[in-house]
Amino acid sequence: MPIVLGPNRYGKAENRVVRIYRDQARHEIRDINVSTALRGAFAGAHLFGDQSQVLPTDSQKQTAYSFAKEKGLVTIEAYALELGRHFADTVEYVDSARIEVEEFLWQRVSAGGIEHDHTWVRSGQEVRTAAVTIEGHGDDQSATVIAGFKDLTILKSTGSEFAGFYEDGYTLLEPTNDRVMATSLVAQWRYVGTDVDWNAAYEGIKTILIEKFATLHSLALQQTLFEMGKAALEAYDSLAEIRFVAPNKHHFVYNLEPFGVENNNEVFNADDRPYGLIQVSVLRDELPAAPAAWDSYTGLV
Ligand SMILES: O=c1[nH]c(=O)c2[nH]c(=O)[nH]c2[nH]1
Repeated sequence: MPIVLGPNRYGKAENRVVRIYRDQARHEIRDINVSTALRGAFAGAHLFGDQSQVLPTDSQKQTAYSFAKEKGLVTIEAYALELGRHFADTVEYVDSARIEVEEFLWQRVSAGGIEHDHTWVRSGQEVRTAAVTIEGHGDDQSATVIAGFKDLTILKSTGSEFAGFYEDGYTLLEPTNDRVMATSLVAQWRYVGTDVDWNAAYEGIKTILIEKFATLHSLALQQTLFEMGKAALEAYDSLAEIRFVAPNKHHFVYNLEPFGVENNNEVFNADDRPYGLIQVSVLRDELPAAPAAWDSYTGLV
């Protein structure tokens, strides 16, 4: 049976690019981790060690840094589109380019009650992400943008139940009508097209997701996630699909009975593992799926 080369891609992973805008006294900072990956006519490199069609990963790295100045780094979505289109349009042997970005957020400090011009503390709330896939050339070219965040830790201390579940011979869990619900949320959404106000959409979608988590009386994390996704899709026509990965960060009521102390959902053990892991996709039924857009290169976004 012949042995053949299968799907392959290559690029420079995790370029840590920091861009400071310093044209005015009040500086701006963008802090990203960007990865590039190219697919195309690269069989020769694998089969014969022929590099004549291989743009070095080092060149991809240099482009990522240079584009932070040449094209700007205002939003990670626009920057990733610039980079991806550049590789697909100008590098002869490239059929498709994938750009994945994590953005580390910074919050301006205040000094003497005034926001400081050029000092920040790292903002711990979430890591913003984007993954752009460019396929083809010229009029046949397609661009797909997935944006989102990860590591958004969110907790509600009531307004959450888990009861009425299927039970078998191994079920010990007691149903509850009042529990703590917490997760460290990964949310990624796929846009229809690229004509989007990236920052406004990001902030708007994130706000909707958080508000729904807070206000929905939850019967399960699964239901909460579905309703969060539905609310975002209802509010934003530009969204085709949203996917969540949500570890259920269990908070178990701690047994204080041995000490004669009453515990009415007041003291918990925040268990770190194991955790329930809920993965949900919410989408517009009529739109075509885009499996390539979800084919992660680094696994970071
Ligand atoms: O929201 C939940 N969904 C589950 O599927 C589940 N399973 C479990 O033990 N606790 C929970 N909570």
